[in-house]
Amino acid sequence: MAPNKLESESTTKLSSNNMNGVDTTQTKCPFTSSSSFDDNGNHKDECTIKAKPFNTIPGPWPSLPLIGTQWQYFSFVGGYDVFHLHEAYRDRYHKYGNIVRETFCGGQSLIHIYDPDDFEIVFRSTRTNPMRPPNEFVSMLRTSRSDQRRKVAPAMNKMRTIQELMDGQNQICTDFLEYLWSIRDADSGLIEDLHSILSKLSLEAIGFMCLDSRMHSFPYGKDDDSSDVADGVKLIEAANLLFSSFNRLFYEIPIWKFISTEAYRDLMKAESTLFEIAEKYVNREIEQHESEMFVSSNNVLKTLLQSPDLNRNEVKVAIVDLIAGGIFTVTNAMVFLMYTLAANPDAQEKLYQEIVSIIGDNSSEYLVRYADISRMIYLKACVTESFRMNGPIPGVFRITTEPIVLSGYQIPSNTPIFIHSMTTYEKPHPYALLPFGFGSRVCIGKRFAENQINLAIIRIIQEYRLELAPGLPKQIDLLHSFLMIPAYKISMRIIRR
Ligand code: HEM
Repeated sequence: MAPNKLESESTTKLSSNNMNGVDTTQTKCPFTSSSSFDDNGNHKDECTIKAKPFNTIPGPWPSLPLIGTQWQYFSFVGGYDVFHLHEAYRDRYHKYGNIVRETFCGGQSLIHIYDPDDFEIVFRSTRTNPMRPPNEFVSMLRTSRSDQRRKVAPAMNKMRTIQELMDGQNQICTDFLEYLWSIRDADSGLIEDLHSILSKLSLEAIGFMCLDSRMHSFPYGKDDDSSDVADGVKLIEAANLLFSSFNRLFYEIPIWKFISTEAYRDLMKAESTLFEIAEKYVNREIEQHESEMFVSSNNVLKTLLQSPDLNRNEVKVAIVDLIAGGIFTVTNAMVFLMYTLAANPDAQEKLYQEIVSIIGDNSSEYLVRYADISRMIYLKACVTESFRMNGPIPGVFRITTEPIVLSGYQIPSNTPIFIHSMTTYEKPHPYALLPFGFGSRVCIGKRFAENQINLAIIRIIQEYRLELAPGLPKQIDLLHSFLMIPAYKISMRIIRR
């Protein structure tokens, strides 16, 4: 496990790196003394020619007909199952080194890379047309992802949107703090199943940003409509089912193409629930705001509805994708951060002191502003360090768009590459830690997610001291469920300050 560096100075320095303003110093070719890129940033051929052949890249063996090297994910033969892929990836790195080749069904190679110098080469060489391998099961349900991104990203990138939403997001946090207090065990102060509780906060925050609606996933105020409360719960369950079905469909042998497997049925069920609920809220918003829609655009839904590029159905699909993509990434990042702070009381106290020095100790008196967050240097260090120790996404995919050389091996065009930015985070490098990906395919929820995590953690730490439940280890154990999730239910004690 990675050592905890919450107190280290180097972390603070690392966290001040702007990951999108990465140093663009050109990488050296290992075989010639010159840069491996020409003036246009393209990889030079002379370097490619001197590299070792693609088929000599080390990796698991043998590659069997039909199933390639996927036998390694049958736990009874290969020792790993689909929920422990992160262990398989880490073990392969230790066994084979910085570059590993595995073969999927039909002989398709997948290259895993672990060296940040190689990450840089892949990101630079694909920067004009960054593609990720399509998930065939998702492609069936959606139009082109990059096309959808082009239409949706502008609505998400308006920083004004996030600043304008701060009052509402502060109110959600206030309600959540009360909810948290109300569900704790009065004697022990313990709250059970932190993940499930935080997913409600994430859903409320994303629902408010996307739909301008509260999703009622936890009770607040007097007038809670029970059918809406049920919607919030159903949305979370459906998003959970979606990711667990992704994990199975992506890594298991694709018999779903021929017969309807359980994972495939789960995917369909999750999609239809998500779509049905999103449709209800989108329709409600359309009816309520039809008259003012074209004068104000302070939430994502209104901005999308004003886009001439998107029809109503595409707006609903975009909203489903944002909600499903956002709930658990933010939830897991929050769980990992709260866990690490609870396990490191000195760091938690230092963070509390920073919060008090900037916004005081009374959360009911003062609403946190975006400008306050940007002054909290230690908070940024804690969030970055938590991403380094436990990233919510196991890595980033790209498909090569031209021949390149990685770790001394030739890589042809059109090769899927899995960039393990979360496995080799120990090496300080501007490309080593990219929890939100990189370049023009970077996460479109990044700004919202960072703001939400910062705001929620400020409000929670300002109000409560966190302690891990007795018996929990200092380092959290994780499972791979397309995203990285906690391996067990986490209980935590909250103590009002
Ligand atoms: C801590 C929270 C989050 C993390 C760590 C995260 C991480 C990522 C990563 C690594 C990617 C792939 C980027 C690449 O290939 O370079 C991605 C893509 C994406 N994320 Fe996030 N994400 C988070 C939160 C969110 C939220 C809150 C939303 C929506 C509200 C969201 C929506 C998306 C979408 C739609 C894409 C696909 C973009 C495309 O296809 O171009 N994410 N995210």
